[in-house]
Amino acid sequence: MTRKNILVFRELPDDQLARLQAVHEVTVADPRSQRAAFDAALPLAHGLIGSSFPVDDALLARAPRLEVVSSVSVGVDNYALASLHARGILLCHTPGVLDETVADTVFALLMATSRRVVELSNLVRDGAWTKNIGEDLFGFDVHGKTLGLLGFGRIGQAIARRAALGFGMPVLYHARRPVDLAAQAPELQGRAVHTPLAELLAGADFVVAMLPLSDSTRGMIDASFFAAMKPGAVFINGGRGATVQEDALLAALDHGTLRAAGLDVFATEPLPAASPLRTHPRVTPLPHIGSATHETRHAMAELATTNLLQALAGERPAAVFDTASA
Ligand SMILES: NC(=O)c1ccc[n+]([C@@H]2O[C@H](COP(=O)([O-])OP(=O)(O)OC[C@H]3O[C@@H](n4cnc5c(N)ncnc54)[C@H](O)[C@@H]3O)[C@@H](O)[C@H]2O)c1
Ligand SMILES: O=C(O)[C@H](O)CO
Repeated sequence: MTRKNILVFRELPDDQLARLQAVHEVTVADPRSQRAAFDAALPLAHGLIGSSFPVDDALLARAPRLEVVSSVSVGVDNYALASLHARGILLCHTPGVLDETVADTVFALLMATSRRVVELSNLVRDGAWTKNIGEDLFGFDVHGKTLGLLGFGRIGQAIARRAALGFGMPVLYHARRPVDLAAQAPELQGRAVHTPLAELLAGADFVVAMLPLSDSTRGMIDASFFAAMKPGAVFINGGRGATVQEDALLAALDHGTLRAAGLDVFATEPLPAASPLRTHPRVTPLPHIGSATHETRHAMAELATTNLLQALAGERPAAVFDTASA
């Protein structure tokens, strides 16, 4: 087979890099820190692999040989989908291998916000645990409370399983269409119910957003959304930051009835130093670590590498994103 040119735009683990190097010519160049090397390799590249960098129209226009882009992520909002489709470039991603890990992270945020884990741990570290804590520092139960899920795909369902089966939580979900639970998730039958958004927001003690970023979800979590939430409810975002209007979130915390927010994702990442979300006392911010465990990041890199090798060999890759559907 002819050796093709691969441009790795974000570091891959050595074993995955070796799989690529065994078959193809590989250049590793991060456009954020090695711009000149990246720019030199791009026009020759048949395949791109990496994540967390915008692969936009301008970049694609400089890559006339490109056949495939393999993202080390499940989310594809960094990619110019229409342009990829128009140019006949395949887009691959990493669905499925990160579901359980991201669901764990979301649950960490549920527990941290409701039981005030970070705040009370800091109290101990600061030497302020000088007497038994009083009611003013009590938290709220998670078990038995109602969970409202926006997005009920692979990860949403992994969160629902934890909530329903582990914490006895009734689950209400809102998605583009109802899921056939008998066929796809029998363990959630009778435990998770497709619910109109207004009813979900009025009934849920925790609202978890696990949505992709698209034209239909950008900014959809707005002031009217927060106003419709049950007083005292908690908001968690594990999907994408730009689905939330962050000013509206802050207003709901400061002037509305939102109890707390747990956020793994932000409209701008890394979170700007001036963002009030960084230090708000009732916000638990995380630096986009949903899938960031050794095991899962390796599984993502492995799947992305397999996708790329299959595509360049003319085979149908394991996980192709349908750019025509976007
Ligand atoms: N925080 C992290 O590190 C992290 C990790 C992985 C994924 N994510 C994000 O989570 C997203 C979801 O991943 P997934 O694998 O579960 O995707 P998925 O495609 O399996 O599920 C997406 C769900 O969102 C619903 N949805 C889409 N648009 C909607 C709309 N306008 N209104 C209501 N529902 C809508 C779909 O119906 C589906 O239920 C990814 O696209 C990514 O952006 C974040
Ligand atoms: O979409 C994903 O896979 C995560 O957000 C990591 O980028």
